[in-house]
Amino acid sequence: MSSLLLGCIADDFTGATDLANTLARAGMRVVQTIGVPDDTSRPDADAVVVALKSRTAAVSDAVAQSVDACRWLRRHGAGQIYFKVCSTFDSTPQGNIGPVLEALMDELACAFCIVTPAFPETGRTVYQGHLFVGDSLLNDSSMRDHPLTPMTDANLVRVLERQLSAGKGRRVGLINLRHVAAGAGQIRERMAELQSQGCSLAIADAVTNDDLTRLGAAAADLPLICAASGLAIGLPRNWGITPSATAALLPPADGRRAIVSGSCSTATNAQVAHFIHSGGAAWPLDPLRLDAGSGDALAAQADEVAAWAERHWRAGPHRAVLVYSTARADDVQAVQSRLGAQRAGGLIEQALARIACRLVAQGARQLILAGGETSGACIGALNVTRLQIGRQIDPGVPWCHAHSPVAGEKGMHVALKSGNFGATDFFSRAFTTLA
Ligand SMILES: Nc1ncnc2c1ncn2[C@@H]1O[C@H](COP(=O)(O)OP(=O)(O)OP(=O)(O)O)[C@@H](O)[C@H]1O
Ligand SMILES: O=C(O)[C@@H](O)C(=O)CO
Repeated sequence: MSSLLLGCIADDFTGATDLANTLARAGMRVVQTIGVPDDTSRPDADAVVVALKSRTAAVSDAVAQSVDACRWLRRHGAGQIYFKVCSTFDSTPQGNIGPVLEALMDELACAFCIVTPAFPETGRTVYQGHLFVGDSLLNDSSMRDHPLTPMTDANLVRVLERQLSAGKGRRVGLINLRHVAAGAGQIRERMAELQSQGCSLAIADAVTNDDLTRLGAAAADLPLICAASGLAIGLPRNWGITPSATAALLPPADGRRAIVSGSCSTATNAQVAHFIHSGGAAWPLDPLRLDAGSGDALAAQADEVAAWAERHWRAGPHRAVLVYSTARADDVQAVQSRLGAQRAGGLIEQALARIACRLVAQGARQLILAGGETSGACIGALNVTRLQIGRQIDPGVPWCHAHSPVAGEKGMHVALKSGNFGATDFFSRAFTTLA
């Protein structure tokens, strides 16, 4: 078994499959693990993506999980560590991007790290250190209303600097598009210049895949990089790896079809609406009913959903059922003002995870999970430990194959859809791409 080339730590599960998808398309043999694997199960792969649920965890927990993953990856030979964050830089003033990055830099004795959430294929570009989502600055996009990590500043130099520990004295610089467009040599020179000016981190501009390819080449010798999945486009070439078509073969799919959605992003809201308007069977979860104070309220909703899904599947075995808490900003705020944002998020994730397990127990073997936190909760409840990455449905979202004690011997197909990813018809079209 050859040793690992690239070790990746993703701060949520949808982000992890997004990165694994990009690396696989660029020709790497990739395995995604759920959490840090034990030492006896080291996959034979060029890259391992360790999926954590650390994006909205307490800072100390996120740091501990990430350092643990880093140590495991290094023990298995990874010469470079890739900290995968969201392409909309989802975080709070406390973190967790800054504190995790600093802990990883300390762990790796890393003097300089580049940071870029650019992912042009999905409309995320960085210019003069400012993050754009499509045509809008991050703070003018729907990310300003995110239930857990509202993003109100598009200036990433400022956002990241705010998250760094005052005691460590690290500063953040900018590698602007002029340097990036001039090629890998110029980017390296700019990195050296920033370092001589006392910066140990730099936001890197990128508006095209070519920019990311140049950045990837320039980053070949860095022990640590921090990015959304875009930077992965150019990295495999650093090891002489070129794109391959065979990376995406999964076992044939069968079984019932289900979608569980806890994402409240604009894209997911549109996908849910499209699915319903096209006549899809949809069950809206009522968050306020979950607050009855005991597991009974949750169990009662799970029973109702199970009976409802069974009726629909019996009526049409190929029909997909959708269970969703997806809601628009006003409704999310109404729920949060009653339950508190964290408590609402936790209760809903727990409920959707329980429902996902019920649906799989009833024969769902093609499952779409929408939302990073939601996916984390559901995949955790299904006791999945590893994902095999298959064909891309839409940019950043591949079908995967997974084993779960709930799914039986042949396992199941699962797609973890990042909140903001996927075309409007994603929920209906995804299944046809698997058939
Ligand atoms: N109706 C609702 N009211 C309040 N909170 C909700 C509601 N529906 C879902 N949530 C919570 O909002 C959070 C959504 O986060 P999640 O990561 O699942 O989606 P996302 O942020 O859109 O996806 P991604 O992280 O992939 O971009 C979860 O904690 C979820 O439980
Ligand atoms: O980078 C992205 O936007 C996604 O992979 C993600 O992290 C969503 O949670």
